This record gives sequence, structure tokens and C-alpha cells, in this order.
Amino acid sequence: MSTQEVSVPAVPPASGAWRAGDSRGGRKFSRIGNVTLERGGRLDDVEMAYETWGTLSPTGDNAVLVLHALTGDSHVTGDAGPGHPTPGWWNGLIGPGRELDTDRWFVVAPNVLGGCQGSTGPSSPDPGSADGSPYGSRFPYITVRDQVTAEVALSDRLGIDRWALVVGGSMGGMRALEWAVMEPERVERLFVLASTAAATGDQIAWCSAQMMAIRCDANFHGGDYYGAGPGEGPHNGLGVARRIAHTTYRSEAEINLRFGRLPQPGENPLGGDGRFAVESYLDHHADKLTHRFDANSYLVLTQTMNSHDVGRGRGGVAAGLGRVTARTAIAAISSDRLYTPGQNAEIAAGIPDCAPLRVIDSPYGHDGFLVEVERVGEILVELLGEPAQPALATH
Ligand SMILES: CC(=O)SCCNC(=O)CCNC(=O)[C@H](O)C(C)(C)COP(=O)(O)OP(=O)(O)OC[C@H]1O[C@@H](n2cnc3c(N)ncnc32)[C@H](O)[C@@H]1OP(=O)(O)O
Ligand SMILES: N[C@@H](CCO)C(=O)O
Repeated sequence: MSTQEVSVPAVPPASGAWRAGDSRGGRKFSRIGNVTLERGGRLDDVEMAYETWGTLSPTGDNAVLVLHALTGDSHVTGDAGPGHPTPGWWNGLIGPGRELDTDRWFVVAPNVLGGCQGSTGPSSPDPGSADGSPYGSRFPYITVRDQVTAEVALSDRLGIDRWALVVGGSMGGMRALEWAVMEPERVERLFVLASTAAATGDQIAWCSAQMMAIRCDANFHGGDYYGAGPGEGPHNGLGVARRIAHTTYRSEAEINLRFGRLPQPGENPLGGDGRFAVESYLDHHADKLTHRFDANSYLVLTQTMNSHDVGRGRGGVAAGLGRVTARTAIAAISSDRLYTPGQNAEIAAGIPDCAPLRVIDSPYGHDGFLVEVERVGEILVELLGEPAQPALATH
């Protein structure tokens, strides 16, 4: 196992210019070697960052893989701190006596390939460059399947042959699903939330506007902005992308009920440069993201989501889903307008050993998979409580 513990304090980048390595603190790292890419080419000397909770059993039968969404990271649970720009995104779900009970389960959460929280991504040093400069525009096009390939290599290095459960929401759900299609014999149980079997035209359209916002920022420089000083990166474009995305992450009803036409306190949105409260809310979420996330990673990961199609090269979505042998639970958020209950129902209908679709009744839209932690925990407990499946022969 080529892993190493590092403890380098994180320094959040000043708004804009991202520095690779800012977020190494508090994580484990594994060099997984070269990753051959689905669309051709290779990423050399790939490093994966991850966190773990609990202890791997002597037989290795208690490992749970948790996969984060677009702007998440390996910090599933715990406080913000060095290496962790945000508190855990499913805070409280992992620990002794918790839903993912660390007295029983060994939980692993990697940062995704192409991300910016420790795993190799566009802000990482390019091993092919003479001076170790970041990939920037040289970072290749990668797909969800490439991300899973990297996670499979990480699993090999951790000595985990088979996951008792692979779970993820949204983009994490895409990877969880691909895991179960690409490596069915290594996935005993599967839990996918608020996701889709293939990115839809609607999802690609929203992503397209977000990517264009970043690329149109004069400080983007084609993706080679890492030499720019603090505040000179494409943070305006990334902020616009986040505003667009965040709106799709919440439901129309919630936004109207919570903010409606209210002015931001102390501001007059009519006829001046004052803001409506909802504008201020989006400004806040945009500002927070630009202080913790790399615009190139946002582009790369958004493209991978657009690449997602479990049916590509497999005879279609139904044939792809039909490969899954895991005992499966699929959950949707009732008010999710981005990854709709209908899209999640399609996944549930296509997987042979899948319980009926669970619809979590929530006003929070797509973000419900992050907000409704208790409901997520209930489904996890149910799925993990079911008897284990015998390992299937590799095919
Ligand atoms: C795994 C992952 O997906 S990523 C890791 C966690 N996710 C993120 O950070 C994604 C961005 N954030 C979100 O998507 C959501 O905030 C969630 C899902 C994490 C939490 O949702 P909620 O609890 O419903 O929070 P909500 O969306 O209401 O945002 C609350 C924030 O808005 C701020 N806010 C609310 N109204 C206003 C306003 N009128 N003006 C300015 N700010 C406002 C609050 O002060 C609060 O700020 P804080 O988060 O800095 O404390
Ligand atoms: N809030 C989530 C939504 C995407 O699934 C994120 O930023 O990752």
C-alpha cells in the first residue's frame, strides 16, 4: 500500500487564483500509477486523496465507499479545519453508533479524479512539464468511467476486493452506478441518490451555461491562470456558474416561499443597485465557492457529468443497468427539478435486484440529498441491515 499521511495546514486561496496543494491537510494520499482514459490518452502518476473512518476487518468484508458530488470532497463527516474547507457534507452519519457505524463498517471517501481537494486534477503539477507547472489547459478530457477506474486502483491499493456498499448522490451517484456496472462482482450493495442513468439534454444544457460563464471570464486565459496573483483567477465566471447551478439545486417553491420578492435587508432592489434577498443569497453561495474551488476542476467535473451514460458502448441504458448485480436502493428527492424522481425511477426499474424507488419528501430540491441526512441515514440502515450477498464469480 503506497499511502502516506500528510499534515499540511490548508490556506484557503484568496478569491480567484487556486494553488495546488492548498488542501492537503488532514487527508491520506495514495499514488495509484497511470490511468488509461476511456477517450484515449493517459494520466500519469495519479494521486488520490481520501479519508477513512473505522477499521477494515481481517476478511475485508466491511468496507463502504462513499462518493461525493460536484463540489464536495472526501470530508463526509467532521468539522471544517485544515484541509477541510467545509464541514462534512453528511455530517454525523459516520461514527460509533451512527448510521454508518464505525464499530462495524470501514468507510472510505476519496476525492474525485479531476477535483481540487487533494486528488490529481487540473491544478496539480503536470508530470510531463519541465518545471512541474500545473496542468491547466493540458488536463485531458475525462469521463465518469475514468474516475471509477481511478477509484478501482485506489481500492486495490487499500486491499479492498469487494465493497459491502457503494453509495453516492448526484455526481457521486453517477460514479456509484458506474462502479456497479463496471465492477459488478466488487459491489455487494448499491445506494444511488438524486442521480440519473445518463445525463439528460436538460442537465447538459444547464452545465453548458455554467461552463460558458467560466470560459468567458477574461481571467480564464484558456485555463492557464494559475500564475495569476490572488484575486486574478476566473472567480467571476465561477461565481456565475455557481449561481446558475445553485438555482437548479433548489426547488422553485422553496425559493419563492423563502425569498419571494423580499429585498435584502437594508437594500432597495427597485431602481438602484440594491438586491433582492435571493440575489444576495446566490451572491453568498458564489462567493463561498470561489474561495474553496478551482474553476478548471469545475469545468472538468461538469464535463464528466455530461459524459455520464451507463449505456454507452453497452447496447443502451437498459443493458447497462442490467449488468448490476448489487442489492440496490435508489432514492429521489420529491422536489428535485434537476435529477427528477422520474430519472431515478428509470434507474430503479432497470436494476434487477432493486427495491422500489424511495422518494424523500422534501422542499429542498436537488440539495435535499445533502439536507435530508436523517432520511438518507434511514435508507442506509435498511440496506446495510439486509443479509450480505454471496460474492459472484468474476465475469
Ligand atoms: C457534497 C457536496 O455536495 S458539497 C459540500 C457541501 N455542499 C456545499 O457547500 C454546496 C453549497 N451549499 C449548499 O448546496 C447548501 O448550502 C447545503 C446543501 C450545503 C445546505 O443547505 P441549507 O442548509 O438549506 O443552506 P442554504 O442553502 O439555505 O444556505 C445557507 C447559507 O445562506 C446564507 N444566506 C441565507 N439567506 C441569505 C441572504 N439573503 N443573503 C446572503 N446569504 C444568505 C446563510 O447565512 C447561510 O450561510 P452559511 O452557509 O455561510 O452559514
Ligand atoms: N450542492 C451540491 C449539488 C450538486 O449535486 C454540490 O455542490 O456538489
